[in-house]
Amino acid sequence: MASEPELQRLYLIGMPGAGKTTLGRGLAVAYELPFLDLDEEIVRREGRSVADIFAAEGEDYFREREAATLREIQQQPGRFVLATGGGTPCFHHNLEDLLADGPVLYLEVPVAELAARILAAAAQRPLLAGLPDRAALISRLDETLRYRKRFYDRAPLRCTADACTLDNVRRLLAQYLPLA
Ligand SMILES: Nc1ncnc2c1ncn2[C@@H]1O[C@H](COP(=O)(O)OP(=O)(O)OP(=O)(O)O)[C@@H](O)[C@H]1O
Ligand SMILES: O=C(O)C1=C[C@@H](O)[C@@H](O)[C@H](O)C1
Ligand SMILES: [Mg+2]
Repeated sequence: MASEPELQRLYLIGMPGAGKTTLGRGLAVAYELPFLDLDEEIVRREGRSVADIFAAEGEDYFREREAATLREIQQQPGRFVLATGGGTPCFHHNLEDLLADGPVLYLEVPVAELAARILAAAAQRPLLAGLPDRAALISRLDETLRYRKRFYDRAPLRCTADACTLDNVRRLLAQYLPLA
């Protein structure tokens, strides 16, 4: 692609199942940057899964670890693409810290599509596990998104559903960033 910008740090935000990890890995390859996933960094430091952390310690503890891990990553020098957790921008000072450090891209995906993606792996998502059926999942996602939208909407960059492709996002970034 012509006129590629010099991307230092890129943060992906959005609901569970929005594709942050999938797209983040692709963008990291495209820009030759290390890829980091905040959930995975927390899991590595804690030595247990996100579901186990929620079950044993509760959400407040997880949110505190999430914020501390984000801070730690941001304090290290170097370039990277970071896929955040679904709730990351909505707790503590995280959104301000993301916005201050690099372009933030919101992956906006309709709730019905999120539900379809999530149903296959609901057990790995503690806040969504145990919902009896698709209607209940959609209703929970709707309610969650209604609250979180105010945070997600502050991202300066956004792609929506099928437009969240590697090529589209690279074009968005090329328009947004000063050229190297
Ligand atoms: N653009 C896409 N179109 C269709 N399916 C997708 C797309 N991107 C990701 N998926 C699928 O949706 C599921 C969720 O993707 P992914 O794990 O990347 O989302 P996430 O935003 O990182 O979720 P979480 O917040 O739970 O970490 C995966 O099964 C993935 O293969
Ligand atoms: O949407 C959320 O609040 C969460 C999403 C996941 O990425 C994990 O960070 C955790 O399961 C919480
Ligand atoms: Mg992910």
